[in-house]
Formats: sequence, structure tokens, C-alpha cells
Amino acid sequence: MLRIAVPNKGSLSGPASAMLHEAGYQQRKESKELVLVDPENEVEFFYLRPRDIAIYVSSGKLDIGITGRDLLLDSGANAEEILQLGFARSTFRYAAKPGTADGPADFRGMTIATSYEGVVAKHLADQGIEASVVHLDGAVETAIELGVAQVIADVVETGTSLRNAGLEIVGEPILTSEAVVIRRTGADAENHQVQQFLRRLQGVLVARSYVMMDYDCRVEHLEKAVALTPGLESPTISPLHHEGWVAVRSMVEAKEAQRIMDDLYALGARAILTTAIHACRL
Ligand SMILES: Nc1ncnc2c1ncn2[C@@H]1O[C@H](COP(=O)(O)OP(=O)(O)OP(=O)(O)O)[C@@H](O)[C@H]1O
Ligand SMILES: O=P(O)(O)OC[C@H]1O[C@H](OP(=O)(O)OP(=O)(O)O)[C@H](O)[C@@H]1O
Ligand SMILES: [Mg+2]
Repeated sequence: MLRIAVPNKGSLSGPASAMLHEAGYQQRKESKELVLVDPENEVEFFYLRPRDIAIYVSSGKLDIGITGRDLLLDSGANAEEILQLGFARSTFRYAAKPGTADGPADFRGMTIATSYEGVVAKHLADQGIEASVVHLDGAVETAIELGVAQVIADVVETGTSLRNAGLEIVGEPILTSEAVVIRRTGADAENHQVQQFLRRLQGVLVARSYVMMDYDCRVEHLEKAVALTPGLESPTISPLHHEGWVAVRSMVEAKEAQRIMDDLYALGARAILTTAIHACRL
């Protein structure tokens, strides 16, 4: 049975469970459930604090886990990313009151508040900056107003939290993060169950970002049309009863679909349809 760690709270929890559900796995119905066995898929899910997941996975007690790249790096655990999942995207950045610092070099002697001590201590050490780091569990933006620190290092998505606290970003992003699947570093890459699990999640990622496009076009326009819709492998071309016309079927990126439909129409293609993909194995 494959043993998988899933975030039980916070920004990662809902989207992770939704993705697993979309991939055909059973998911817990109550947020208090800590373990769920899915016998049909031979998988056991452990709902754990996102911050603890890399530690469980690196210990070898669980085969794989879903967590944030920033949490993985902060933990220092012996685990590695094997798939990027595209949700809980964020950057991790320094921020301070305007006029405090132009860049990290100005942090010398200052105190930096963060929930990600591991990441911050390493970043400062790599740059040779001596500053104090104070650990806070959350709502780090308030630390400056309350005089606990002059600088914070925190997760930034829209920047709303920083703006509301009257803070501005200092320097370049320390890292960019998203939800990732992790396994213990050096674990058997060929493990059949893990490979199957990853293929299912990859199927969800493709189904979410691609649509199937069908259209009819004149044979003499086919080359140009196919250049617009090359597909992942190659488009399917079928003859039409109407001579001189073919039907084309190809996967296209959902965010490009409307532009491609306009371009195909301008080329003379007609009956241009897109349909959602519900599941897929590439
Ligand atoms: N506003 C956000 N937008 C996108 N990703 C976020 C956001 N806040 C946190 N994350 C990401 O979620 C993960 C942190 O999960 P965690 O559950 O610890 O934090 P949280 O969502 O802030 O919940 P909590 O309220 O428990 O602090 C990290 O990978 C982080 O980058
Ligand atoms: O740039 P934004 O879109 O504002 O998002 C970033 C904020 O979201 C998270 O906070 P959360 O609400 O989880 O509270 P926390 O600080 O207690 O973790 C994160 O810690 C930032 O504070
Ligand atoms: Mg948070």
C-alpha cells in the first residue's frame, strides 16, 4: 500500500485534496479525519501539518507527500521534489517599512521576523550578512509595527498583506514556491506505485490546462492550420465526405484556445469546437 502525506490545513490543504479527488482517489469527508485508506487504489493518506510533511517523508515512514517547496527547503529534510503541482504559488521575500533598507546588505545588525527560519538563516549566511532571526508562527507582517523586528521575511502572493501593513518589498525574491510532490532523496525512482500515482496527477494537470480542439479545414490550408495546432504528439487528420476538406483533432493549451480559434477561422477553418478533457494519461 502506498503511503502518502497530504496537508491537513492551510493554503495547500483544499487544493491538494481536490487534485487527489480529481485523480480518482478517495479523500476524507471530515477535516478531523487524520488517516484515510483507499483500498481500491491501494493507497493510504495521512493528513498532516504541511510543515511536518517533509520530515515524515525523509524518515522513510511515508513514501511520498504533498507540500510547499518553501516548507521543504525550510525543513532541511532529506527529501526531493518529483512533481510540480501548480497551486499555492508564492514568492518568499523580505519586506520592511519604506526607508529601512535598499537590499539585504543593509540588514546587518537588524532583527528579521519569519516563520521560515531555515530559509532565512541560509540566505543570510550565503550572503555573509550577520542579522538576528526571530521565529514567529504567523501574521508576521505585524511584527514590525509591534517592534519585534525591523524586517520580515514571508510568503507573498498578491502583496495585499504587505500593503495592508504599510510594508514594502526589499530586494529580489529569496525563492519561488508552489505545491510539489516530494519523496525521500534517493528513493527508488522506478517504484511502480509511485510512478502510477505521478501519472495520475500529471493527467489532472494536463486535463486542467489543455482542451481538445476539433475543426474542419480545406486540404490546401492544412499545413498552416496544423502549425497553429501541432498538438502534443501530432494532430489526427480524418477525411471528410465533402471532397477537399479534412477534420482535424488536436490538444491545445486552454489559455491559447480563443486566439487559436480566431486564427483558424481567419484561415478558413470552420466548425471549430473545443471540449474539456476530464482525465488523461500522456
Ligand atoms: N496567500 C498564499 N498564496 C499562495 N500560497 C500560499 C499563501 N499562503 C501560504 N501559501 C503557501 O502555502 C504553504 C504554507 O502552508 P501553511 O498551511 O503552513 O500556511 P498557510 O496557508 O499560511 O496556513 P496557516 O494559516 O496555517 O499559516 C507554503 O507553501 C506557502 O508558500
Ligand atoms: O500576498 P498575499 O496575497 O497577501 O498573501 C500572503 C499572505 O498569506 C499568508 O498568510 P496567512 O493568511 O496564511 O496567515 P499567516 O501569516 O498567519 O500564515 C502568508 O503568510 C502571507 O501573510
Ligand atoms: Mg500562513
